Amino acid sequence: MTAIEIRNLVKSFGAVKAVDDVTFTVEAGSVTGYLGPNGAGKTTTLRSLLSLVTPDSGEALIHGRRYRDIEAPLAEVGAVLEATSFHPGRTAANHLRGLCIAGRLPVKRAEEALGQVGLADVAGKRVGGFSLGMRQRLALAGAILGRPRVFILDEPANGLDPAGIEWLRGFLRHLAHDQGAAVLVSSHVLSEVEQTVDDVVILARGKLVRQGALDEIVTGDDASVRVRTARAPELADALEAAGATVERVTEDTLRVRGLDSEAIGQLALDRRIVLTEVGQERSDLQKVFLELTEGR
Ligand SMILES: Nc1ncnc2c1ncn2[C@@H]1O[C@H](COP(=O)(O)OP(=O)(O)OP(=O)(O)O)[C@@H](O)[C@H]1O
Repeated sequence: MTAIEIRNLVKSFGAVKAVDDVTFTVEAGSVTGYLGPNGAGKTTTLRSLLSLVTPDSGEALIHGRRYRDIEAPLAEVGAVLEATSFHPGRTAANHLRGLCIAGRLPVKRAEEALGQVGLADVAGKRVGGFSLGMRQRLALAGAILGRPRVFILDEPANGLDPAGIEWLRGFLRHLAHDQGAAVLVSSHVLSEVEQTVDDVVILARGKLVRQGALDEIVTGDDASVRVRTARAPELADALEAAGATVERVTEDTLRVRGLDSEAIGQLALDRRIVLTEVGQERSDLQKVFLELTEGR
């Protein structure tokens, strides 16, 4: 089911076209990475989705409606924007209780949410003393209070240490894959999200550069297979004769393009060549990301 729909969205700030005719959808049960360098227009898109920015033209819809037309937004959409501000003198639990009351949710959800984001131990501590990573977790706790099915998260990995990023990865995948939520998560650091997302939408200078399943984008035409065998020269000749392009990586390792793992395995079997390793090589994601966004 389509949970989020961005259709021909355009938004300018003076002479800057922050978002320039962007169209994509996010389906329930999947995590979509919204990627692009700083200033690409990611935040403007997400703010449009949350009715914080009025588009010049086009639409940004959640379950077919504008955010501002949703009656119980906390129960439908969980949002974390960059630089979410908190009252420094308030405790984490009180901050969330306030959100529950404002959103007409049971107050006990505050404790539940703190537990889910790993902040139960500091529920009674003032937010003013929280690290950036703890604030990010608290913002996420606020987003899950209403048990929504759609999440819109702007750079949620900012300020998290590697353990925090690992935790976030599991958390977002759980929301999407176990609970069926649609998760749209922005980042300008591809490596932060590459192990989390199912689909990617890449933006550069306001324009959509590429979109699709992560696996398709990272393999594409350039897909290669790494093969290890003690009889590398013999296998290389056979692969080339079968039409593959073969690169000798080390004495016993080949990088093969133009044949998939199965075909390579069959060819080796026919010649009784033992393969000690066969693996699909992903092209370097960061490289793909840079190539797609550079010079645009
Ligand atoms: N309120 C505003 N007033 C003027 N210009 C703005 C405003 N908001 C965004 N812009 C400009 O629009 C462009 C896109 O900004 P946006 O914040 O959407 O990008 P981003 O991809 O989220 O980048 P970042 O990763 O740095 O947050 C930038 O050139 C930015 O300076």
